[in-house]
Amino acid sequence: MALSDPSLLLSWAKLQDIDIHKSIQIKSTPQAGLGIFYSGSDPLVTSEDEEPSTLMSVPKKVILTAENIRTFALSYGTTLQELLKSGDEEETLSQRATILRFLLFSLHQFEAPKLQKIARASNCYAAYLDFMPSPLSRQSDDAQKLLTALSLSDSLPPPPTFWTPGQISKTVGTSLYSPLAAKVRLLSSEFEQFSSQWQDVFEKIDGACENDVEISFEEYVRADWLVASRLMELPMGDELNIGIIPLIDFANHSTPCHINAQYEITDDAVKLVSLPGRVAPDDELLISYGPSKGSSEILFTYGFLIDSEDAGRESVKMRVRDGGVLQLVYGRPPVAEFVVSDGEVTWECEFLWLLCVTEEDGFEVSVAQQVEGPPDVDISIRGRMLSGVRGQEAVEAMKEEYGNDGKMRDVLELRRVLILERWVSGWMEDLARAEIREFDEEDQHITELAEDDTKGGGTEKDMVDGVIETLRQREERVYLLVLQELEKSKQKLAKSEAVMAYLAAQNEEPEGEDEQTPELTEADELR
Ligand SMILES: C[S@@+](CC[C@H](N)C(=O)[O-])C[C@H]1O[C@@H](n2cnc3c(N)ncnc32)[C@H](O)[C@@H]1O
Repeated sequence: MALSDPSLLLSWAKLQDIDIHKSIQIKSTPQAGLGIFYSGSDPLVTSEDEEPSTLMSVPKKVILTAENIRTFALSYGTTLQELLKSGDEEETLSQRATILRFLLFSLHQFEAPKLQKIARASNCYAAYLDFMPSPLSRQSDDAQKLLTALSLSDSLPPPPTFWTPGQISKTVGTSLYSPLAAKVRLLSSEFEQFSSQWQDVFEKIDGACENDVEISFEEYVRADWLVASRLMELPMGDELNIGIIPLIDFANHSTPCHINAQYEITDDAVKLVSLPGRVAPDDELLISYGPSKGSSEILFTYGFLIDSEDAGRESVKMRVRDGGVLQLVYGRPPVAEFVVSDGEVTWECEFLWLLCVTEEDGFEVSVAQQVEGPPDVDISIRGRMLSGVRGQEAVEAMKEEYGNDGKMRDVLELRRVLILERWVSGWMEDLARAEIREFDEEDQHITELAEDDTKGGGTEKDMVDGVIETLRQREERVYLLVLQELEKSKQKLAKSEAVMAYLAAQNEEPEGEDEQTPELTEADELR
């Protein structure tokens, strides 16, 4: 398929009642695929005090939400409606799955004229969907080339869900590995169920060919990436909807100091507005995909590495592997978050409160296994029983009880510092391991997903390796700064009167009685 002129998108938009500022253009960027540009001859709004200008306004009826897609499907006859049913009769398809299936249906290259007609000729989104990018078109396989009209920029590596098992295994130790392996697991199990539903729907169509009744895993992964990288949250009343906003979804990301536009959600439209004083002639309009997202999160969802130096900020979110108290109280292991912003290191690990007290301090967690569903968890704090209290609520109760206890406060803080230091050192070691990385046991099946681990050209492979290496170095640096900060806290806390009194009392106790507070042995050495 020949590459189309992106300005056609604007003509399509006008037909859909999308309002566009007269000086807006959609064109290629050097590094990020297509982007939105302001081509006027004057700065859009010169003064910070002036009202922002509306650059695009997309009516809600045009947004690709699950609700709009279902309404649209009504005019299609039964084919699309069948596809939008969950495999399980009792369940309604999730919003994400509805949008994903609509994209699969619209982007699949059907051969039967009847199917081409319903998926393309009567699809009012077809002209817009022709501009959806794909990391697949750069691959040599002709069948895959057919899947797409536009490829991602040559300077962008394919997004992580397209990486080969060998490449995914190189992320072991980084915060990307666990969500990526989980996502690949989810996609492959969803695909197994969905591909047979697709077959059931299309083999009933007169004249359907083999290519029509088969959908490939690559198509599924591509549609998932399009949804993930273009989806926006749309709070509407009490409900949280999600949707792809045609045209506004061509806005690329930048760091807070370089953004010049943002979304605005009104009752009947989603708008792209300029930030006053920030848009000059020929500027690309740049928004933020989330100012607090770290390299790994942006890479996971959008497939590129942010310029964290320019952002003046880096963060790492690591899920804590703990099958014990944390798992029980949180339902799933919580996430430790570390942020380095303008040289200052902070972290968010409040759940450590649940690990820094023991039975000896009056903290107990008991579990009553239910016949069905999650276990009932009871927490007891110094004899006070808290039934069914979970997550942050449990942490708050601990803080209230022990955080106000002058004798224990510093002791517990030191314990938290020591636990965190042990974890962060462990994560640092995982990152530094240079030998060939092994998949975790539960992810072994990923190796079976791709028959050919050599797919993708040499440059593409180098790009992916380069991205993983940069991520590894960034996370190592964050951990190093965290360890330095923890060391300072340790030194300070070891001088605290409460800690010294506690340790002295422990030393007086007969041997064997302090087995539940091993973390303080190290503090002892500090003195
Ligand atoms: C919402 S779309 C933006 C439109 C996209 N450029 C296109 O051609 O369709 C998000 C995708 O754009 C690309 N992108 C956005 N900002 C980028 C940036 N700062 N650097 C590199 N790629 C970027 C990534 O491929 C990302 O997944």
